[in-house]
Amino acid sequence: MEKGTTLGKLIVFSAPSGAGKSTIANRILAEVPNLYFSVSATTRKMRPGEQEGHEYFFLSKEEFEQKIAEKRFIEYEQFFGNYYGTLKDKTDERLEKGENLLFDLDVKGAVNLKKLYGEHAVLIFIKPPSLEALKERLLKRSSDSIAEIENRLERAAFELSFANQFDFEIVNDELETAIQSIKAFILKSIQQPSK
Ligand SMILES: Nc1nc2c(ncn2[C@@H]2O[C@H](COP(=O)(O)OP(=O)(O)O)[C@@H](O)[C@H]2O)c(=O)[nH]1
Ligand SMILES: Nc1ncnc2c1ncn2[C@@H]1O[C@H](COP(=O)(O)OP(=O)(O)O)[C@@H](O)[C@H]1O
Repeated sequence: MEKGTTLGKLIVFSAPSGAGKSTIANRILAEVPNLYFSVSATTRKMRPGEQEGHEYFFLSKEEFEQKIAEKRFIEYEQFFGNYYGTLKDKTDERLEKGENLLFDLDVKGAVNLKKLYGEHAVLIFIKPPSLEALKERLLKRSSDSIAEIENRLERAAFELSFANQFDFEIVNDELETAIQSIKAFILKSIQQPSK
């Protein structure tokens, strides 16, 4: 990356599945100027209501592995039997133009981006009020099978153990309150110039 340019920030959301990441991200993207969603690639099945290139770029396992071989990912992880990864395409170019990007990543992906981008990456951890609340939300979303919900709940404890490596931590209990406090933190982070 060129020295002296004002690089955009990488705003990274991590949370156990069902904690409310996507709900909060959609509101924040609609309300914060010059902040754009970084669309990841995945091999998981498209959920009802999702669109190609909107929530994810949906790839076959072979296509994803081909891109790994071509070193087209900044980072990628494998869980729930699927690949998830951040494509290099355009990311640095957009940051160099001063665009701020919002990422929805698992905890390992978040920590990896911090290693790669240092102070330009701002990590936000969203917690559910409790594991019971998390289960209720996953059931309410009703896009996952019972087996998928169990997988996600098992992973939640692992994800929660990373919370102390994040720059900002919030419990998503009352949705509006959580959105306003995350929004205030992002606006403050975006205004701090990167060196
Ligand atoms: N490391 C990494 N994790 C990702 C990426 N994209 C999505 N994830 C994570 O993959 C996990 C599963 O995502 P998803 O299947 O959409 O389920 P949801 O979080 O329950 O809506 C979540 O923890 C996401 O944050 C990525 O590009 N890299
Ligand atoms: N503060 C909240 N209180 C109650 N339900 C919520 C809250 N935030 C999100 N939800 C609901 O919980 C479910 C999971 O949220 P979602 O944004 O899909 O989570 P994630 O992206 O973290 O997996 C959705 O049905 C959503 O409407």
